[in-house]
Amino acid sequence: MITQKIIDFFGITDYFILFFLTLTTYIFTFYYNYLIRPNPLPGPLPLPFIGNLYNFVYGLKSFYEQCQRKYGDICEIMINGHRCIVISQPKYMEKFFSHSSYSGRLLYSQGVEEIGFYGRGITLNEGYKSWNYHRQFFTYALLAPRFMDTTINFTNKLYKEMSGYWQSLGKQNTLSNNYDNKNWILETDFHGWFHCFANDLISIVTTGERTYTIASYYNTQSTIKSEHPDALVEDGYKFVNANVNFIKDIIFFIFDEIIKNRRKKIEEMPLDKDMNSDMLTLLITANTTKSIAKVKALDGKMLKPMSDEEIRINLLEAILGGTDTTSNLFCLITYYLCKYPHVKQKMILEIDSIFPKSSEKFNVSRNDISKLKYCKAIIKETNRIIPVAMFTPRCTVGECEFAGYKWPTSTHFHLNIIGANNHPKFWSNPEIFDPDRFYDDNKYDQKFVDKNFIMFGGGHRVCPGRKLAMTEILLLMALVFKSYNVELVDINKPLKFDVGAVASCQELKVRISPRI
Ligand code: HEM
Repeated sequence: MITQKIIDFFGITDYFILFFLTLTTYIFTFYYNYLIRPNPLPGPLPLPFIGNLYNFVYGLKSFYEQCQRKYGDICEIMINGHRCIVISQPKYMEKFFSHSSYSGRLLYSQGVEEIGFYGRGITLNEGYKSWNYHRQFFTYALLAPRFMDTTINFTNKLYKEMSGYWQSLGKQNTLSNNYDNKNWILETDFHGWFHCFANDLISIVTTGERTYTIASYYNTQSTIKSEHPDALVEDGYKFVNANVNFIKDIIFFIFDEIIKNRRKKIEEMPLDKDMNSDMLTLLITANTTKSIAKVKALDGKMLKPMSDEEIRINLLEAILGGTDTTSNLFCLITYYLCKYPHVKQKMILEIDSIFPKSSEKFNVSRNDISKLKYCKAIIKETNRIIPVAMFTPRCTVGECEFAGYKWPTSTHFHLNIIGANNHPKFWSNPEIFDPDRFYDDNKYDQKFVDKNFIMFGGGHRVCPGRKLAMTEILLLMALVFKSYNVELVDINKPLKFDVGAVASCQELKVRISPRI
């Protein structure tokens, strides 16, 4: 009753004045705080409520490029109400990439809370103790030599399956009747194939269970269907293209079943029996009587074995971190190789020298990977020009000093990787694609190049999937370019790509035909 009386007491003009006063006070406070902020840096003027979101209309890449050009190597923007310092020069990033101090990722945001990652797992976990716990297990599983062998084995297997589908489609699509097994051409979208490939690979190496998205993608284009049962293949391609929130809910549900069943199987298994080396098995057995190695915290203390819930989030992070990154990078590599035929030729010479043409059973082994030095340089140079992770967010967990300023706790930073990797002070002709930067000691100072190049970040937060990513991509380069001629369907068409959390290739139309 009293509330109603108060509401009735005021007229519409009073409400308008109240609204106007609140708005003016908010705007005044907003710009007052902006003006008295510590270490004021140049940057685009933030607007109340939306900060600098309006600057992102032309995409993240062009915004960072513009910031660097206009405001220099260190400037500031405002996102989600947080002041954020954008750093675009490798030297200033050293602080974050050194192992001497830990830094966080980002503070609370509603979106992150909604997808269920805030404060859990690795990437978006701010609590040092909890992050460190997950990170030690994650790294242990992904860097285990047995895990690498599993990755190599399945990359070879899945590639063979995919290559079989290309042959089948190539023969179906080649209209002329006079083709033989080696005389067909296929125009196809590499983005579609490698998105599915990365998905199938990461699923099997993390959970030990197969998905069938490559087969599902093949079925969408072929009159002959894949040999896998329909029930397994159906909708696989649609699933990997669905929205992350939807996938996350289903994956959580499926993971619970998979983890429970695997635990039971492992418990029943005799101690002397060899176990699989997928991530799930390694995580379940870690620090139990069945583990092959012990996982310790950074202070050397033994960690408790992981619960199902903890394992689930680690698996999900590996799947989310390991699909789009590798598939997009492989597409970008293909694009640059086709645009620079002399680089492609040099790469093919390297591949042919390691795998002689006569080899019938073409399998890439761990030993072969270390020999693919020029291929490795191509991967780095592609990621230099267009880094798959364009930036990495960090935030200080204590006071610190660098770039001539003292930064308070919880200052947000965006490390502008694309800006640093294309910085004209550090890279000569940065716009030219030249893998020799990472290969030719006589032309480039390799120590200088390594110091200034950023691909997987650095320090405590360095990408834990780096070895898996490099192994997968090197293997794919050898396997694909050894067996196929690959050309862009339209060499003059600009690359279709978008920048969100990762630089993502939207489509890559190529023409492939057998080489040998
Ligand atoms: C070409 C492939 C990849 C690239 C370029 C890449 C790049 C990066 C970068 C730049 C970071 C931030 C590091 C930092 O802040 O210092 C990162 C973090 C991370 N990456 Fe990757 N990544 C790739 C593949 C993978 C794969 C295959 C996985 C997992 C299977 C993975 C899982 C993660 C995780 C969990 C983090 C968060 C680490 C933490 O906060 O402690 N990434 N990655």
